[in-house]
Amino acid sequence: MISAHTVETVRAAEEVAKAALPAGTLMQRAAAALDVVCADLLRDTTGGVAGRTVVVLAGPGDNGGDALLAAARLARRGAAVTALLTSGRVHTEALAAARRAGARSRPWRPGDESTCAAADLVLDGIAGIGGRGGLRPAVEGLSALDGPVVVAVDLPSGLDADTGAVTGEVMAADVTVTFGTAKPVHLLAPAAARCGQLLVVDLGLDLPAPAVERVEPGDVAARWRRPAPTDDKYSRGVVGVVAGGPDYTGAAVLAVEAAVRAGAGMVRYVGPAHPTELVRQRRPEAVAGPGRVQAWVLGPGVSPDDPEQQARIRDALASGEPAVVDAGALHDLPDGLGPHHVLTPHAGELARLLGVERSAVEADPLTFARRAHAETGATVLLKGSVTTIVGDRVLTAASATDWLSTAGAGDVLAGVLGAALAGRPHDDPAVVAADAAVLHGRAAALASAGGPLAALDVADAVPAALTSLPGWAERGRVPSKGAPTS
Ligand SMILES: NC(=O)C1=CN([C@@H]2O[C@H](COP(=O)(O)OP(=O)(O)OC[C@H]3O[C@@H](n4cnc5c(N)ncnc54)[C@H](OP(=O)(O)O)[C@@H]3O)[C@@H](O)[C@H]2O)[C@@H](O)CC1
Ligand SMILES: [K+]
Repeated sequence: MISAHTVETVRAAEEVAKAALPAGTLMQRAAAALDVVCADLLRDTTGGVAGRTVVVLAGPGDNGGDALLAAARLARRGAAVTALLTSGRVHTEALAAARRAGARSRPWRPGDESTCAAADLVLDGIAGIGGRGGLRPAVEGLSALDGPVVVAVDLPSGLDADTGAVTGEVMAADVTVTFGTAKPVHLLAPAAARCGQLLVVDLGLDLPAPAVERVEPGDVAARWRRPAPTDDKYSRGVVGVVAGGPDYTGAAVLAVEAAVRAGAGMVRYVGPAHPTELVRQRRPEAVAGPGRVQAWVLGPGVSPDDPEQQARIRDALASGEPAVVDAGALHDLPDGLGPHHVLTPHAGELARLLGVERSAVEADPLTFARRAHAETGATVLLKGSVTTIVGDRVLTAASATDWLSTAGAGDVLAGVLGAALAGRPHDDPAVVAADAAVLHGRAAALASAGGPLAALDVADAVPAALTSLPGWAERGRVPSKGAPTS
């Protein structure tokens, strides 16, 4: 997991750490990490460091101070460093250190965007966790910078560390080096896309529980339910699927296929005759008709005007079993939902649910996922470029391939999540949901291999996606009982 903490939390932890350390230690640790990252990037992109041109943008606060201390280190490596001061104020000691090491400096001038564009690398220290509300007008042109490698100090300037919302022009980065812990901005859509690759530098801060966490593939490998020798098909989890209808059959097949592929002990399809027949043809392993289940997948391909399927959804939601509440099941939510009910809307569906504009949800997904969680009591998994999950915790799953925005992809996620909920009744549903989203994204990457994909291929790629997770093979290995004797 990558943990993110709010600015308030980080500042409190920083105070404690500073009191126990010689003055300037944290800033020097930050600068040392920046120096190493920049030197590595320069070697990768230009073949060396000495003689390469580096522009350091230094704002008025400690973010600019970090950048200037890194400038000093890069200058000592022989890079040609120019510090451009973007504010009337600057961290004077750090500026003096950069000058002593041979960096040149001057105030930012109109047109300096071209100075930046001509550099091999630009280090963005305009503003960090003290930054608010988009780039200031004088440097707004930096949002369109094209050419050099851009490294953000702590976070891309123009963003607000505590939210994923983008409220103005931003200096997008190729790499963001952040200190102590990630901040919500690094993990949440749409801002996360402006951060590029994220590197977290440990400063030894003593931090409480995070505000937001990103689930990584290795976490999924450690948590995904594997059958034990004592398991049978029932103990592994039976998934009930209420999907499709007389006219919509594909969603039923996709959701069932995905639940089977994700490791359900058994899948039970409940629906009208036509989709039942198609499900049987595709997956003879599935059983048809009502019966006991450990989790439900409700709503893929179900019309709001289909009274029979809607009645089945109502009964399933009242049953007390965990459920994925998707698509057609999201139209008329009953009272009394709980965290074991996982709503899986995309932005348009969440907007309809809350009576707001879709663009508002897309601009700040976490705010609206939180609102839906607060209003319904359910866990909310909001699909998007970053998948945002809100339950007892706030979790994200990094963006999957853009090819995944295809018909039926949501039905597959619903099936994968249904299997996960059925097999992990004692785990936090928010964590289970995030794991399913990560696995779904990985299956999509395998099915796509950089090109178009079909949703059924994503379902079929789930077993390979699981076994390709970092740590999966190691976890499956039976510990040796000792070397054989001869
Ligand atoms: N936490 C830690 O453990 C450690 C933190 N460290 C570092 O300290 C950084 C925080 O430093 P900080 O508190 O001095 O704030 P910082 O981000 O430099 O902003 C300062 C000023 O910028 C301005 N400004 C605001 N918005 C702006 C915008 N959009 N565009 C342009 N300017 C804008 C505004 O001033 P104004 O212009 O309003 O006068 C504001 O007061 C942190 O990000 C990390 O790099 C490390 O040293 C290691 C340990
Ligand atoms: K910055």
